[in-house]
Amino acid sequence: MKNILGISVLNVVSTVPQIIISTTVSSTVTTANTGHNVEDRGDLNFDVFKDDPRNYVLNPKAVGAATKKVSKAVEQAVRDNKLTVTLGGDHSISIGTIHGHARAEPNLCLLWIDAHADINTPLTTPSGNIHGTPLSFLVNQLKDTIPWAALPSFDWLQPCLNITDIAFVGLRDLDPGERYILQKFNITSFSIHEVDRFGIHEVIARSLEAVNPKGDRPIHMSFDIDSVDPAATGATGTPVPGGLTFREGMFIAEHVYRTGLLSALDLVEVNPEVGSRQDKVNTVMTAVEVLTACLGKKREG
Ligand SMILES: N[C@](CCCC[B-](O)(O)O)(CCN1CCCCC1)C(=O)O
Ligand SMILES: [Mn+2]
Ligand SMILES: [Mn+2]
Ligand SMILES: [Mn+2]
Repeated sequence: MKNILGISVLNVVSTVPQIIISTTVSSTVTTANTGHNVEDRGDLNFDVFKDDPRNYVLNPKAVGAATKKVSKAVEQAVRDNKLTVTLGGDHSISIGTIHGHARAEPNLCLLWIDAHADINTPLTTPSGNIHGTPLSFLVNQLKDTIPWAALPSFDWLQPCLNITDIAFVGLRDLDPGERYILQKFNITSFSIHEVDRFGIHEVIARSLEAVNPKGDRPIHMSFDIDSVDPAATGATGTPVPGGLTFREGMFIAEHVYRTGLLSALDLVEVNPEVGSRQDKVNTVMTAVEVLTACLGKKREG
């Protein structure tokens, strides 16, 4: 297990509230006697400017510039041989976190914990929101589906994942284009139906068996807080009923920690600008508990 490094806050979308979360999280992790020396690498600040009107996707310039910055920061942190925790922010930041991680650890495998697959291409996305497309920018097999010439702000990005490197857990809201891609490439995916059918232990064990059969690959876990049921995560932008229970989210985190192979973690889509005050408290608490479980904190009282 790598030392724990840093909690870098990535504000692709919001400003002050995100910092409150990161401060909460960094102090919690530091004081949660997880036995790690946590180095908070601070916030990544981005120019948020009026972007072009929708050009296949929305805000391509702002998100392209931001994710380039994220990639550099994560690559450096991983090269410093640290487990790198990145707090979002939008799931679009994972274009940067996974790209940066892969530059330092090309043999990584990916667990995508999410109500959504986030694998729309710029041509299949129904909303144009990049948070629903990050994986299409990263996967070799989808390289030719990206209109790269029309998106110059992503000219720094090279696809770095094989479709077989990915396992999805928690899916329950797919768009037609995503369903086609998952089926065409037979991507490892466990929807909420499979979680109910097999149980969370079997699901995460089969996911790891699929992407890391020899147990020798660094793990990137991209944990979208909306994978957990909205009852515990009301402060998020795209809630979908019938999600993972809090305990199932915790089990995933504990199980991945026990592999000793967790190399980078994204914790994204906590949005304190939506939901009631209680929703915000619940969502931040869920995020903090999942994070500390990923870092070794045990639910043993
Ligand atoms: N697939 C969606 C949602 C993406 C969520 C991003 B995540 O996982 O980071 O939170 C949903 C599009 N959907 C289309 C039909 C009407 C409702 C929204 C999209 O906008 O692409
Ligand atoms: Mn989002
Ligand atoms: Mn997501
Ligand atoms: Mn989601």
